[in-house]
Amino acid sequence: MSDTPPVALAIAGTDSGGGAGLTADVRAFTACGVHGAVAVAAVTVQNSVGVQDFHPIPPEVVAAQIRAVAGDMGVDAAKTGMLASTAIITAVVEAGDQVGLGTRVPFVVDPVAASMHGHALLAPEALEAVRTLLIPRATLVTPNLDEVRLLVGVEVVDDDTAREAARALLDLGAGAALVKGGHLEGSADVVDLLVLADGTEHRFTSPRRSTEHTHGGGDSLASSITAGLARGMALVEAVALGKAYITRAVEHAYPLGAGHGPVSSVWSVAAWERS
Ligand SMILES: Nc1ncnc2c1ncn2[C@@H]1O[C@H](COP(=O)(O)OP(=O)(O)OP(=O)(O)O)[C@@H](O)[C@H]1O
Ligand SMILES: Cc1ncc(COP(=O)(O)O)c(N)n1
Repeated sequence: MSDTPPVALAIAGTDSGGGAGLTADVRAFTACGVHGAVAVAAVTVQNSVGVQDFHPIPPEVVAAQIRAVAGDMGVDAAKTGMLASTAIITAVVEAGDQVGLGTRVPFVVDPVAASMHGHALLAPEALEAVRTLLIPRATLVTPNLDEVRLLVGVEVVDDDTAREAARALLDLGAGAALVKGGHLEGSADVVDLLVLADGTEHRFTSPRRSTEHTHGGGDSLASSITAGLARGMALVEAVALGKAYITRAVEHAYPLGAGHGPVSSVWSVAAWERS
């Protein structure tokens, strides 16, 4: 029997500090049982205290990476993270359409706009391309509360406003919306609300951990969901897998550097030594 796992593709930026972006994506893919392929959209100069600089990759090179992976090994599911500019989003959508992202291949859009330190990772004028080009192709869109505000102008403060935000994202054409509650300080639990296109709702709840080390949390959640989809899971099952993975990853998050440490998959990788 072949050991070849399903293939998931991350289209996103690098983080030189190894906390977020493609490093978090590939860790989540491995921890969740799929092969991780990458299309690098931008290189960031980044560490635990912030993003010092970033360099977008030429759009045609981003598109070529997507086609190279899909044309050879095939892609079972894909996700986007930091895409930096309208030109890169346009190239991703063109290549994505050619290889079936969002049609034959489940496509998770994590509309990354800024790092957790507040440094911009997307040109402000590119928000319109996220709304009109990316989200309509998304099987699932996974914004945090800041991205919700930027994309649909809803201030999420409770369940009702989270539902309103999810519906506004569905109105933009997403197949489903997961409104993440990590930034809703003051609540004992962290609730992520999933709303499907038919209006069905699912709440994913975990105890809020008291930690500042959640760097890469959003990327890790979107990537673990993508891994579930690549494995053939239905969307609700894949989101449950992602929530289980991120909950363990936040539990095991570690301090690193002077700022925000990363959520962890190291605990799961070390398991092979004990088996
Ligand atoms: N303090 C916490 N304790 C437990 N889970 C958390 C905590 N903070 C975030 N999470 C979970 O981590 C995931 C990411 O949520 P969040 O709303 O922080 O997104 P994000 O801003 O994109 O992430 P980040 O900026 O940390 O990469 C969600 O599933 C959320 O429930
Ligand atoms: C390349 C890249 N992609 C995504 C994030 C968001 O992650 P976070 O919100 O944890 O800073 C980041 N900081 N860098």
